[in-house]
Amino acid sequence: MKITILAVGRLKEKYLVEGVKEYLKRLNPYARVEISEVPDEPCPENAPPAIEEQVKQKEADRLIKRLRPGTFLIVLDARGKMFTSEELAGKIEELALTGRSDITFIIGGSVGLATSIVDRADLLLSLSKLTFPHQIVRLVLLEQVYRCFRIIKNEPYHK
Ligand SMILES: C[S@@+](CC[C@H](N)C(=O)[O-])C[C@H]1O[C@@H](n2cnc3c(N)ncnc32)[C@H](O)[C@@H]1O
Repeated sequence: MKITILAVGRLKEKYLVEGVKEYLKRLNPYARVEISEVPDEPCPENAPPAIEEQVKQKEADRLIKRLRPGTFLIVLDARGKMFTSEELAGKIEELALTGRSDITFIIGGSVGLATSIVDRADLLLSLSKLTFPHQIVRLVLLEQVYRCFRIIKNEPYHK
């Protein structure tokens, strides 16, 4: 299975870089997991909604260029559908069994994602109703994907 985490902005905090590295290593036996980053667009603090929309659209254009045809697109958004880890594992397994073994997860930048990205999603995934910083979302998502593979393989992992 090929999994791409397509994210707006660079991971800067050292503790998150280390965490991401650790989960990429743990995921190695289960899937080919790749992180693909597109540059974030500078956005002034307290920018009016019209400027934020422009920022999101520029970022969306960069994201769309990176999408592989046929990839199953899971867009991370707090307003999306919530899953238990077992349900998410079931979804990943179902995709693998039906030949959809190329999955892309998109994580937005600090102003979020344009509707042009949200509308393309095959699945809009919420990790919680809470809003998290995008850098933390990357680590939490990787941990959950790892947890999913442990569940799929029926291997022990902390419950
Ligand atoms: C700081 S958030 C953006 C907040 C922005 N105001 C919005 O409404 O989307 C950055 C990105 O992290 C991801 N994100 C943050 N919280 C999330 C959650 N609870 N579930 C899923 N994704 C989340 C989304 O991809 C979001 O675009």
